[in-house]
Amino acid sequence: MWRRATLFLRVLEPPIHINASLSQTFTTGFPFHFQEKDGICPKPLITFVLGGPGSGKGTQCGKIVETFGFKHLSAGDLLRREMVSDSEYGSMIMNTIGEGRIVPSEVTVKLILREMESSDNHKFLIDGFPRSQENRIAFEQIIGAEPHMVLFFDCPEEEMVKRVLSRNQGRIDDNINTIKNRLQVFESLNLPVIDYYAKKGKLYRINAVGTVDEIFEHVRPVFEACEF
Ligand SMILES: Nc1ncnc2c1ncn2[C@@H]1O[C@H](COP(=O)(O)OP(=O)(O)OP(=O)(O)O)[C@@H](O)[C@H]1O
Ligand SMILES: O=c1ccn([C@@H]2O[C@H](COP(=O)(O)O)[C@@H](O)[C@H]2O)c(=O)[nH]1
Ligand SMILES: [Mg+2]
Repeated sequence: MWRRATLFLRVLEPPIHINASLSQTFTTGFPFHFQEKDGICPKPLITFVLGGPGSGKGTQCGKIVETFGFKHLSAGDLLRREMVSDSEYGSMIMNTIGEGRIVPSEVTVKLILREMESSDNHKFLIDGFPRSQENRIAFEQIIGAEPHMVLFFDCPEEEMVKRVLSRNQGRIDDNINTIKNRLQVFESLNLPVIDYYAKKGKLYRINAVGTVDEIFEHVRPVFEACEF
């Protein structure tokens, strides 16, 4: 697994050095304007974090942020925030999440893009996205970038259901009926995305059974093997 990470390093591109006076108008070659830091405009380093509902993506992202200094963007959290704002999409998002379906790609990608553009960090952990091949293609087209690597938290269904039902955060989708739909959507639409990245050699499968700290010990070396 570590050898794969080393090989993978070869495709990481170096940061772009730019003239400070151009910083207001310069774009990285991506469709979005990326914030310059100390005269350097680094290319975004994107990690997608995938796994079924309750597999522990958010929990592990918290630990990755603490240890490796990434900016954590949970697509679900962004959608929930948009849902309770005055957004024109609010009721559509609420109905879609309540039924465990997938929100249209343009809406989710727009929210992710907004966060990326306003961040002064260039290392992004995008949690719970892309949910489908259609999501993935929309991200590539709108953001104009691909992930450097993809983590997949592999967890048995019974464990995921148990974790979601004991989460107690008041989420409208943490009930047994919606969980059944979310699991079905995960299998039919999200697994093909995971397969896609496995075929591209970008996927790191993590056994998501065990304590939070035990699981993080499987995650840590994946990031340690990357020099960023
Ligand atoms: N290794 C673990 N063992 C037991 N419980 C865990 C573990 N990791 C996370 N949890 C708990 O399980 C619940 C789900 O975890 P988390 O929210 O991180 O999952 P998620 O993959 O982000 O889920 P979702 O896709 O629904 O957002 C939380 O209450 C969390 O505290
Ligand atoms: O890219 C995404 C991410 C999420 N959703 C919807 O939100 C819920 C909850 O997502 P979590 O990642 O579990 O927080 C998910 O079931 C979808 O309904 C989405 O549509 N697109
Ligand atoms: Mg989550």
